[in-house]
Order: sequence, then C-alpha cells, then structure tokens
Amino acid sequence: MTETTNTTKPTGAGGPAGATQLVVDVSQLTVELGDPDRGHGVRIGPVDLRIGRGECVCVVGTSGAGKSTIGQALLGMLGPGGRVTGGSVRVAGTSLFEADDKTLRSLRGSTVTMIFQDPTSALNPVRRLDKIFADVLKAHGTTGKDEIVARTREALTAAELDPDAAMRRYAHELSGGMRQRVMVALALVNRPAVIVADEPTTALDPTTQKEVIELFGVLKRTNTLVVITHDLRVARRLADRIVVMSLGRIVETGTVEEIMTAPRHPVTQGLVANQKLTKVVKRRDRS
Ligand SMILES: Nc1ncnc2c1ncn2[C@@H]1O[C@H](COP(=O)(O)OP(=O)(O)OP(=O)(O)O)[C@@H](O)[C@H]1O
Ligand code: NI
Repeated sequence: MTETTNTTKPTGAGGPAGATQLVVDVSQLTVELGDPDRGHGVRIGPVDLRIGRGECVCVVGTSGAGKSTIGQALLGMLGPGGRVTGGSVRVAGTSLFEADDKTLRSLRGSTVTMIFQDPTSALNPVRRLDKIFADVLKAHGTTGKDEIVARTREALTAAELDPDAAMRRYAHELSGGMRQRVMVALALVNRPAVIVADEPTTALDPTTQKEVIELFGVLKRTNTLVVITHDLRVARRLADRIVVMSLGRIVETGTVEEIMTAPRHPVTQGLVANQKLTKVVKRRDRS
C-alpha cells in the first residue's frame, strides 16, 4: 500500500510542516537485510522521511516493520547483513552512505547520536562517569580541561542529573532510570543536530518509563529527536509527528491528533485500537 499522508505538507511526503530547516533528509532509501532473493531476508523501503530542526518524530509500527533499520540508517550504519540498495540519507547536509569512514566516525556521536535500548551494556561499569564523558568529548575534538567539565555539567544538567554527584559515580552504582539519564546526557554532550532513540523506555520498569518519557518531553524543547517505539503511548506523549511503519515501509504520517482520532491505514488503526484496549484493561485491573 502507498503512504497515506494525513496533512498537506509543503516539503512533500514525509516532510515537516512549514518552512523549517531540514536536519534529516531520507530520500527513496531502500535497504536489504540478509538475502531476500533466497527467502531469508527482507527489503526495507523505499522510505522518504524529512525532519526539520526542533521536530520530534516518533516512528511506530509492529515488530519487524523496519523501525530500527531506519534508526540505524540515520547514523549511516546497518545491522549485520544489511546494505543500502538505493536512495540516500542526509543528516545536517552530509550524505551518510557516500561519506568515508573518517567523516562517519566524526559525525556519529557529534552531529547525530543514538540512545540505545539497553543502557546497561552501553556504559563501562567500572569507569567513572566524568572519565566516560571526557572520552566522548575528546573523541570529537573537545580537549580543554575546563571545556570538558563545562560541557559534561551542561549535558548532565540537561538530563536532569545533579552534575557534581553524577560525575563521581560509576555506572554500576546507578539505578536503571539514572543510567538511562546518563545515556541521554552522553547523547547530548557533543550538542548533536539530531538524537535518535531506539525504544528508550522498553527495558525499564513502569515508574522509570514515566520518568524517561518526561525527560524526553524536556529534551524535545531544545533538540531534534527521532524516537523509535512500539508503544503508541510514548509517541502520543512526545511526537510532533508520528510515522507509522509496516513491512519495511512508511504507511502513514500525521500529528498525534490525526493518528489517534482518524487513523487511515489498517496497521495504524490496529495500533490505535490496541492502545485503547490496553487502557481499558488497565482501568479494569485497578477497580
Ligand atoms: N541480517 C538479516 N537477515 C535477515 N533478516 C533480517 C536481518 N536483519 C534484520 N532482519 C529482519 O528485518 C526486519 C526489520 O528489522 P528491524 O529491527 O528494523 O525492525 P523493527 O521494526 O525495529 O522491529 P522491533 O520492533 O522488533 O524492534 C525484521 O523482521 C528482522 O527480523
Ligand atoms: Ni527495533
């Protein structure tokens, strides 16, 4: 099925509303994972996605729809067995799949950063946090001691952590929610043009999930965000625009209101109906 766009957008299908500066420009991207011709692989795309500065786009869809693949493509990488077969991904003006390794390495973690699903495995447990932040800053050219401390403080504060206390801690001492905050701070520290978060709440307990969603609500005020989630509640809370994926393609885009009140594509309708059902069940559990 072709894409159903709920609103007329001046920049064309998959674009932000209004004359905003483009930060992400995915154009006719096609990807192969594995070997689809031999029956053990999938084709993703063609995908068009344009994101303006300051926008928060939430990518939703059922499992295996290709959400994480698009998220990875925004960092110019793909999972094992993945390759780009057509189209382009431009982030802050650089065409990622045409860029050389050195350009990509310097771009990742500075221009575009990723907040991963599982904060436990991504943080070295036995290195002090101030050292971890210094490593990330130095890797992208910030070398002055004072500047490193100032940038670390700025990022920790933005992630709503107490910088003095946090800098002296080790990752293994932190609760799940605090670790996720540290991951957010690490993603912010090089002042990226766009932050991609793949299922940032999935590995967390319900209370911490709420906290992290609140935190993303704060982040979205000053950052360009792409949040990948199978949880429509997360998208409802955060998105300026929801992008729905199914079977490797974007099947619908719209504002939260458009998607929630008038979903057009059967997959979107299914997601919305499911979310409403979850709400009813939860209410019943409480009474
Ligand atoms: N190397 C590979 N070979 C074959 N199939 C692959 C390979 N890598 C990924 N896939 C398949 O490609 C599809 C898209 O994966 P992707 O992780 O992008 O989906 P997703 O929407 O993020 O799903 P989830 O919600 O489960 O995280 C999945 O069905 C996955 O099993
Ligand atoms: Ni995924």
